[in-house]
Amino acid sequence: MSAPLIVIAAGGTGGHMFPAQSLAEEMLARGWRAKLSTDARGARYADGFPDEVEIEVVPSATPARGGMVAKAGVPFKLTGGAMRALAAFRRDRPAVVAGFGGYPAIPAMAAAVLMKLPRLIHEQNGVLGQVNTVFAKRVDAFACGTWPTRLPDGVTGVHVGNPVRAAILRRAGSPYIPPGDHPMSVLVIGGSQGARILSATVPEALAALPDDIRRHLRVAHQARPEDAARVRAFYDDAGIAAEVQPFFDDVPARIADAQLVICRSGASTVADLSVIGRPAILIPYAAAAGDHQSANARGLTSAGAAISIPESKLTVGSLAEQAELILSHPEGASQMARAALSVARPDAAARLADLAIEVSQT
Ligand SMILES: CC(=O)N[C@H]1[C@@H](OP(=O)(O)OP(=O)(O)OC[C@H]2O[C@@H](n3ccc(=O)[nH]c3=O)[C@H](O)[C@@H]2O)O[C@H](CO)[C@@H](O)[C@@H]1O
Repeated sequence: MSAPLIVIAAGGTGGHMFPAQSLAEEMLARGWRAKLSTDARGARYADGFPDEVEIEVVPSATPARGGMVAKAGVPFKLTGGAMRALAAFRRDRPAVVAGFGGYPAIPAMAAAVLMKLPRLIHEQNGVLGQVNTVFAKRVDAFACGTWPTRLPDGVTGVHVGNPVRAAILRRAGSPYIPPGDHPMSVLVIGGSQGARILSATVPEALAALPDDIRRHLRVAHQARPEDAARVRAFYDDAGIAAEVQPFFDDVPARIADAQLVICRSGASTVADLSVIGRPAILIPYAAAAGDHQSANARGLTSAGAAISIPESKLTVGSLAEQAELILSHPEGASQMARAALSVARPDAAARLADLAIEVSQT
């Protein structure tokens, strides 16, 4: 008899795909087979998945994208996707289906509901996304990455945490070197896509720091491709040692090396910071659905692990002030690093896998 199969339905950005990848890795380690159900856009993010994970590309569509004609086609595409997923499920007979949100998760989740297959959802953020809201009452279990999460009436969530990549786990709780009279690494990341607002404010804020901090800075700054040259030129002119790239593949090592991280508060970014344990200044993405990045940030800020600056209050001055506070107070910075660890869930993938297996047996 072949090993049981989990189908993981996810798509969109790295924010949905990294936790999905982490669950796939955990299920494979437990002797299961794993399949990723996503659309063509999600498949582009699937490179990091282990080779053993089969990728099923189903048609999907996001209403937020495209013009009127493209939007009118959304229900047809999703129905077509669900038909494909149904055919695949009849053939593969998955033991459980796990949805991670995003429109590309719809076809597989709809097919799982129609076929009454055991199923669960993992919501990464402190506020539910649209797709997870639709399926929240139609699943056997609802796992939350962020706690607390605002849930619809009648839905009980289980706090498992956000699964992080193996490269993050390898650095879990690695010793923090507090800021001081030595080279100090500041990591600037804007989530999987980069963030223009960080490129517009962080370089100037770091340049405004007192000279005894500034001359020790070693900056790694993720900038969107169109901003990279300007950001690089600014750091050069300001005499600050900086590496500027559209995406850092080695972010786990860079978080571990950092004295301070300045970033968005996407769910996986927050989980990465807490598992490794580093102080952060968070700038939640104000346009995120339901302001979920502010909800994500609260886990770290209420523990005293991070300072959060809303976009509406973000200025070069406010950012420089907070960065100076952290970089000139080694004891306070170490305390923030410890506080981050106190809210970490390094066992999130294991808890989620336990839940998936439990659901498969119902
Ligand atoms: C703009 C937007 O809608 N963002 C959403 C998206 O974020 P986004 O896709 O940015 O996701 P996250 O912040 O959750 O994850 C980004 C991941 O990329 C990694 N990283 C980042 C930069 C880099 O150079 N290299 C690198 O490896 C981070 O360490 C992190 O692990 O999905 C998340 C999960 O649903 C949501 O919480 C975010 O609100």
